[in-house]
Amino acid sequence: MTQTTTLPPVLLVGCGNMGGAMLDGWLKEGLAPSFIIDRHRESVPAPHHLVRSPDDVPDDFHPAMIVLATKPQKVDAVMAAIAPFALRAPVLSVLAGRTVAGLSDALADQLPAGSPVPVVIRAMPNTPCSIGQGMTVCYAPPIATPAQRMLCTRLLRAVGDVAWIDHEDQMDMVTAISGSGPAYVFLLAELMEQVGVAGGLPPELARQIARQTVAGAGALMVRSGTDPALLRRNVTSPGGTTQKALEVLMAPDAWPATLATALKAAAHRSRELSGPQPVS
Ligand SMILES: NC(=O)C1=CN([C@@H]2O[C@H](COP(=O)(O)OP(=O)(O)OC[C@H]3O[C@@H](n4cnc5c(N)ncnc54)[C@H](OP(=O)(O)O)[C@@H]3O)[C@@H](O)[C@H]2O)C=CC1
Ligand SMILES: O=C(O)[C@@H]1CCC=N1
Repeated sequence: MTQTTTLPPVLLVGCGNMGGAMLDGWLKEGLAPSFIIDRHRESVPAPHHLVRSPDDVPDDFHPAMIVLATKPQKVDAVMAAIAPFALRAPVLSVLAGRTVAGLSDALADQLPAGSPVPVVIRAMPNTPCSIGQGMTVCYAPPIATPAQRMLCTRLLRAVGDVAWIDHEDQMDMVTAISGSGPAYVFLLAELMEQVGVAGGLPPELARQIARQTVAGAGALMVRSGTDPALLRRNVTSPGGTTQKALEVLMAPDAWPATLATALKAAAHRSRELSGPQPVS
């Protein structure tokens, strides 16, 4: 069966958790023949090409977009090989922390003097992109053209919702909320399951009710379009069970404080990652 091609070719640099999630979504939408660089991924479906190193990408490949999806600490090692491609196509970086100026300068350092300045656009996606339910926030510097911004939107809209910010420094809090956020939700499911088992429920039942509750609540919020505060109140019978739990969770020093501290720690780490880091 041939699939209609709706998305332009990309050079995907790093195909782990996040690069792989985006690739999964793009493959479902019909990605034009692309090159994927990753030393662990076992295969990609034809007509796409998997190579182990940036040095293995043929010189005559002309991607519409170069997507950087290595760990922030490992991107500097690929700059020399990627830089020539950055003269042909904009670079879309999903790296936490690394700034547009820092990445653009690192690419420019690898190019002959007098070369045009590589265009780098930043995006913060999340792993639900793999099922078309992602949330990606983008930032483009003034040198990016409307066509380049539209191309980013087109690629990322294929795997979920897309929003743009005008101030790059907002990307740190975005990262703390939507980039890392799926992990907090999965943790909630994990903890509810653990507490259920500790409270005497059969493990299979604890697992089922924790997971379906998280999934069902998220789907209800999206499909109803109702404010989450109202959905919460709809569950909370006065004097009932939910109220007792929420009195614990919503105490000022409980979830409100803990979440604020956690998100600030994530945003702080995003700022720390903005410069070259030792590999860890
Ligand atoms: N995971 C997430 O939910 C999100 C991640 N991000 C960002 O996405 C980026 C990737 O994160 P994630 O997908 O979790 O990381 P992973 O480590 O899972 O994926 C990166 C992949 O790229 C490979 N790679 C790196 N350098 C090279 C190279 N020179 N040649 C071949 N393969 C290479 C890595 O191999 P190896 O491990 O051997 O280096 C690895 O397989 C990060 O910058 C992160 O900040 C953004 C939003 C959400
Ligand atoms: O944990 C991280 O650093 C990356 C960025 C957002 C989600 N994962």
